This record gives sequence, C-alpha cells and structure tokens, in this order.
Amino acid sequence: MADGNPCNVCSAQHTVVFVRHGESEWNRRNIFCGWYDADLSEEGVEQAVKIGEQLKDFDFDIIYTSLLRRAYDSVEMVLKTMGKTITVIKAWQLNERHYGALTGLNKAETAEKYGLEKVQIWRRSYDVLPPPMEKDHHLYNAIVNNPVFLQHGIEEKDIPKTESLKTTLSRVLPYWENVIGPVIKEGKRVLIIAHGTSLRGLVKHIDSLSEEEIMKLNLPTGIPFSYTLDKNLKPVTSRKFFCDDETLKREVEKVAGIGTKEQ
Ligand SMILES: O=C(O)[C@H](O)COP(=O)(O)O
Repeated sequence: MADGNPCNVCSAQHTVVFVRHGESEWNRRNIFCGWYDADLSEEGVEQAVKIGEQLKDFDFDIIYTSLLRRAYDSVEMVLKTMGKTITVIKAWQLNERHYGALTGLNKAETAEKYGLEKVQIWRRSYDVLPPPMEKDHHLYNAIVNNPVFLQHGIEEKDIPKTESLKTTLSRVLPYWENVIGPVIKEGKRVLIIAHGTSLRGLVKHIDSLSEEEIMKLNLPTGIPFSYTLDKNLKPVTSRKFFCDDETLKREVEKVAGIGTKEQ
C-alpha cells in the first residue's frame, strides 16, 4: 500500500479507497446521530489527520463524500494533511442512514429501555426501520433546515423520516452505479469518505454479501480500506484495512457493542 495506487487508466484494475469519517462528537457520546450534523471530536480530527498520512502516496483524482460535516470535515483534514487539492463531490446519497426517532438518544440508555435485542435489530438488521422521526422531534428542525442540505437542493420533502440499511442502499446503490462507477471505469482514482451504514451498503454490494452476512459487519471510524476491482467493478481482492488485525478487531468491537451511558 505504501507505494500508492497504480494508474487506473493504464490498468484493467481499479483501486478504490473507502473510509468512514473520523469519530464524531456523537460517536464519542454514544448517541444515535443519523442525519443530525454532529462535529468531529478531537479524536476524530486526529483520526482524519492520520488518514491523510496513510493516504499520502495515493494520487486520487476525485473524492466523494456526504452532506454531513463529520464526513466533509474529515475530507478537509485529509486534504490538508496530504497537502493536495483534489476535486471533492458532496452527495446526499452518501449520507448516513437516517436514524428516525432514535436520533439524539443515548444507545446504552435506549437498550435499557427497549432491550438490547430490539436495539441491535434497529442498528444492524437489513430491513427493519427504526420508528420514524415526527415533526415534533426536538431535532427535526435542525435536520430539515441544515443549510448544506438546502444548498444542495435537499428540502424537507426529500428527507427520509427513518431508514434501514435496505432503504439506505436504495439511494446509495444508484449513486454508485450511475455516478461513481462510471468515473472509476474511466480510470479515475477515487476515494470515498462516508458513513457506517452508507459504506456497509456499498460493501454488501461489492462483496455480494447476504443480508445475514452484512448484519455482522461493523466499520470502525477513521480506518481506510481498499478494494481492487476489475473492469466490471467486481472485487479482484476483497477489502483490505489499513491497520493491523489487532487494531481492527478492537475498533470493530467498539462499534459493534452498545457502549455505555456515560461516555
Ligand atoms: O448514526 C450513527 O449513530 C452512527 O453513525 C452509526 O451508528 P450505529 O453504529 O449505531 O449504526
């Protein structure tokens, strides 16, 4: 990996790098976040700097990210660390899944109230929707009035009330197939900095994982992973994380668990 990515135009294979944004304040506080626009935590900023260091030798042509600041601020830190100017495309389709009425709730407290099993079904099942966010939810206005959504033409009527992995994939996949995929096939070197569930959707698709298999997949914040894809964007080598196995195991366990009330 240290040698960077080869010229994708000259090869029939494409290296694509993905990373979940650095830790957000709400990851740190163990709160369901979804489409709420939380900032990066101090550790998240450090993680983003580290991503930039790890990807220094990669010559990306284009970076895709979401309309949420924890993702696009990570992009900015990565670019600053790399000392590079690269085209950045922000797309709502790469946003985190909308966590519905759970948005703003502490994950461990929610498990105490509804039971761990129920909460883990909301978090990791393929198609079970969390309860919808109604207009009287205390974070409803903050989400529908997000100025970055409005700048990108995303209005209240376009914003989901809740999303499962399945419904998230129904917006991520067309974006992958119709926008990012053709750019990769043209030979452009692509980096995608997005979110736990939007990236799990892409991983499910690329690796052809079943609904059961994807339920067990947890993506840690701030650790890049890459695929080598063939000309049809099928994996030649599956995802490779940019860290040692022990670190990956520890960080994955952190995401998979329900965490604690006080964080
Ligand atoms: O939106 C969130 O709270 C996180 O980004 C993802 O949370 P999860 O790991 O509980 O799905």
